[in-house]
Amino acid sequence: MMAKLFRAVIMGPPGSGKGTISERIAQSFGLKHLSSGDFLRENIAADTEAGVLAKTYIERGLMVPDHVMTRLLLPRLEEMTRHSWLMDGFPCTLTQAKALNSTCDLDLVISLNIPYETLKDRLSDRWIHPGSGRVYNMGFNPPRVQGRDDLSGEPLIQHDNDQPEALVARLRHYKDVAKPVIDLYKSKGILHTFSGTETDKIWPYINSLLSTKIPSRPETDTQHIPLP
Ligand SMILES: Nc1nc2c(ncn2[C@@H]2O[C@H](COP(=O)(O)OP(=O)(O)O)[C@@H](O)[C@H]2O)c(=O)[nH]1
Ligand SMILES: Nc1ccn([C@@H]2O[C@H](COP(=O)(O)OP(=O)(O)O)[C@@H](O)[C@H]2O)c(=O)n1
Repeated sequence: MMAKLFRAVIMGPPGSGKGTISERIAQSFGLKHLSSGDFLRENIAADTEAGVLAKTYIERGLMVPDHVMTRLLLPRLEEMTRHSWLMDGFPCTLTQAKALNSTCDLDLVISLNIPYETLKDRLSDRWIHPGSGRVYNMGFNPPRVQGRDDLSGEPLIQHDNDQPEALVARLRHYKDVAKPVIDLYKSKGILHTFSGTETDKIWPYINSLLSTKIPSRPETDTQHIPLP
């Protein structure tokens, strides 16, 4: 077991590398990676009440309302009393941040600040394995076999709302809703912002920041624990 549980959030616009960096953090530091996008997709696939509702928003490139997100995610976080975790993509709004605040104390928030042109290029080339949420990019981390997931061999898909037409509105909306969340975490002294155009250049800074925050652990704690 880790000496102290560690709770972190990673924020950033669509395509900023939250999922990619979260996977690296999970591998290197043994935190559980909790992806709000994956939770949503699991609920959509399972046809839960929240999933059916969320689908109607995501299909139109819109944010899922706060009460749906909090109802979905907070119970999952409350179950995680014995694990250190990194939440990716939640909270997105001030209402979500306040709800999270009443559930747990965060140790750290990572905010990714990536130029628009970079986001646009990455997302138009993003391919996803819907079953697992594994993400590929035809330039950055292509699958071994074109159009197929490395582990399952199943087909990869693209999301309609990753295409440039939908992206401008998504980014504008992200900026509006994220600003007060960023201000909140800044005022708490837990916000760390990383800017750049390449994940591989940002990663060493995040890695060294986390090395100072997360106590060293026995070998057994370094493995990535898959979600239940
Ligand atoms: N070209 C390039 N693509 C990247 C880089 N970092 C991540 N990506 C890709 O960009 C896309 C968006 O990254 P993702 O981690 O899904 O971002 P998220 O939407 O913030 O979770 C994916 O296709 C990644 O494989 C990078 O440094 N360069
Ligand atoms: N806190 C959140 C997280 C995701 N979502 C929705 O879920 C979709 C997929 O989430 P994601 O984390 O995979 O999205 P990206 O930032 O990777 O594009 C987003 O495009 C939003 O429509 C949301 O409404 N609120």
